[in-house]
Amino acid sequence: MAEITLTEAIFESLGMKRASMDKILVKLEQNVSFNYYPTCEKSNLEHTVGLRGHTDPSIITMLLSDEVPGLEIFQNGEWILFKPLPNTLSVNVGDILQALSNGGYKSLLHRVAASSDTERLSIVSNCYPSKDTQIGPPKELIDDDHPAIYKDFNYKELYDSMWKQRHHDSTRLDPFKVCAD
Ligand SMILES: O=C(O)CCC(=O)C(=O)O
Ligand SMILES: [Fe+2]
Repeated sequence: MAEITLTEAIFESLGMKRASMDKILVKLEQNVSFNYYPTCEKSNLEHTVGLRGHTDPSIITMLLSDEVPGLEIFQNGEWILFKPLPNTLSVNVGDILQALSNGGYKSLLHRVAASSDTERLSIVSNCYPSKDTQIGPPKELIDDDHPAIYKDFNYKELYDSMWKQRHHDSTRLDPFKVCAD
């Protein structure tokens, strides 16, 4: 699957050792969801989102949408509308890549706006490790100048903790930090 090739290239670019990469790559899992966003009443638009702000609990997420705009990404303190390109896959960084890269990559906070006049479809593929795979930053990425930001934890712990949090936003990895902010 394309996710393995891409994930491997990202891991290599981080300087991960083959053994650390293989621990994750041999047990990669994938889920695919099909999202349908119906039109919403104009009067509700200020308060209605198609999908509320969240980061994905994945290594990477691949997204294919129709050409109807709706996806918004949070950048420099504001929500920015993402312009879909025809026949193009977008790749988003998820929480697990943020942890594995010791904060080198930041997971993308995003949401989907509701539209009053056009329905929208998207297909989303999440790539994530098996439940028992350790996903703290590997030793080779840690030194005195780059101390570990995240503890060793596994995907099951992240997944369980995610459902206990009220806001599915950039705080999702906080319980797994070595030092609380
Ligand atoms: O529909 C989209 O553009 C994004 C969907 C999404 O963020 C998700 O399913 O996690
Ligand atoms: Fe998402």
